[in-house]
Amino acid sequence: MNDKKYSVVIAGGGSTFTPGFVLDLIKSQDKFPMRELKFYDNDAERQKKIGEAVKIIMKERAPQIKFSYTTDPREAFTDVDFVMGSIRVGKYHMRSLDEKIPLKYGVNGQETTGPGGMAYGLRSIPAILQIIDWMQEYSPNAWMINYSNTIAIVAEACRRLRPGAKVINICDMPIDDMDRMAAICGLNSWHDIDFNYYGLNHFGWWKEVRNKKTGEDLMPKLKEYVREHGYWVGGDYDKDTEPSWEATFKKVADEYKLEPETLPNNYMQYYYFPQYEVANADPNHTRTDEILEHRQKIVFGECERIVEAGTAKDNIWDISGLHSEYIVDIIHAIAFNTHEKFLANCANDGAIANMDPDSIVEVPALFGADGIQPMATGMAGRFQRGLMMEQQTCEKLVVDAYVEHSYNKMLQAFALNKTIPDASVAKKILDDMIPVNAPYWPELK
Ligand SMILES: NC(=O)c1ccc[n+]([C@@H]2O[C@H](COP(=O)([O-])OP(=O)(O)OC[C@H]3O[C@@H](n4cnc5c(N)ncnc54)[C@H](O)[C@@H]3O)[C@@H](O)[C@H]2O)c1
Ligand SMILES: O=P(O)(O)OC[C@H]1O[C@H](O[C@H]2[C@H](O)[C@@H](O)[C@@H](O)O[C@@H]2CO)[C@H](O)[C@@H](O)[C@@H]1O
Ligand SMILES: [Mn+2]
Repeated sequence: MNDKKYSVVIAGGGSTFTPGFVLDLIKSQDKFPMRELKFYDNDAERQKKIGEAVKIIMKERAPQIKFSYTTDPREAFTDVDFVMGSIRVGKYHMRSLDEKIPLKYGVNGQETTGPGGMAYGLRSIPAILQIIDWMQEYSPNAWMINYSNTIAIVAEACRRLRPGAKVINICDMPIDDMDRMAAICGLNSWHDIDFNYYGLNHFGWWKEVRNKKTGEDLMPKLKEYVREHGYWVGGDYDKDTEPSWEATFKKVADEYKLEPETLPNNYMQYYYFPQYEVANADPNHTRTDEILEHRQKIVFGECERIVEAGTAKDNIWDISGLHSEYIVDIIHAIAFNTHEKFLANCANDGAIANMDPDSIVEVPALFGADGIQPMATGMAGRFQRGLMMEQQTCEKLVVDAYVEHSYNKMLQAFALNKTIPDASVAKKILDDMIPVNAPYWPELK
């Protein structure tokens, strides 16, 4: 066992997930010992609010780890082993527009799916590429674990524009769904499950779910439950789950009935039932508004309380979330070359036998010091392959639009998408999105 101590920088230090992630890093010092933690953000004021609270947390709980936060890339990315990508380009202001502009035209607005997800993906490309370039310049041996969305589009841009860069694009949704599957089957957590899963990001299916210890096939039990309740578990398990998430997990029951050979990622709701989404949306109060009223308020309120009190005793993050535990597991696997199995968004290269090699897919992979080794998942079903071919073509067209500064390629990405019924509607949405995205998108001609 090496006695190395690691240096981590969180790009997007002002993220609402940062404090929870920091608490999990502190709790994991036995398995992932650290010497330094840094934050980087391009919004000094937002980052300072979290940075000042984390300063107190680190002093009280991990004084052995050097902590700082900065807006200077050289300072941030020098002498680091891991870069955690947690940025939201355009912040919640732009997410709100991603959600509200499509609804003006009777199309669902959502963070990472449909026109909102493609707009967000196009914003994220230059920012993530810049962070990769800084990492390669200042810490050439570092790994970037990126979870800044829209992952599918960011991953395609990484594949095409930074081939060979040490970046792994991840998502915690399948883990959350599998944690629920474990609860449904009376198991402790997703760690007790073995699985075969394939798809794109926020667009996938389970072919197999087994009890990791006994090998028992859990699919029959899960299908019987999911048919009625989706992934909603209720009771203590769901006591803190927000209403919009409750509706999402319950909706999986309808998604499952459409294709009952597999179990769906909950995000399929946006592609199977776009009319349901629009009918149940409030164009004046979307998911972003819920977050500003809830998660953002709680996180920044708690940071303020800690700074005023001068201590982080009994803070809200002591019950950490799945989101950060998963990421700590992943950086531990890479640092200690454990070759544990997680999920990655990567070039297909045969992982899904009947998808193109250069498709970006989300599949199980072994994570180690050499990065990821995607696992073979077999053939996609006819239904799933049809859906994936359309969706991944949209994602590739967005990267084409970025590379070529092409209005038409972006319009084609919108017009092809399952969530947009008509090319004339696609054009209206795109034309409304262009001016508000001017600070982030390339000029599309
Ligand atoms: N991959 C997943 O499954 C998963 C899960 C949860 C969240 N996320 C993603 O994680 C990110 C953070 O989520 P959040 O809700 O905490 O975000 P947030 O809006 O609370 O914070 C994002 C931070 O990024 C900063 N930022 C924006 N552009 C930047 C740039 N170019 N350089 C440096 N910093 C920049 C902002 O100033 C802000 O402080 C989002 O992209 C979100 O979609 C992904
Ligand atoms: O609407 P949000 O910002 O609350 O969530 C959007 C994100 O949803 C997924 O991440 C969930 C995660 O699956 C769950 O376990 C928990 O950690 O909360 C996360 C954020 O709510 C999805 O995977 C992300 O890509 C989305 O950004
Ligand atoms: Mn995700």
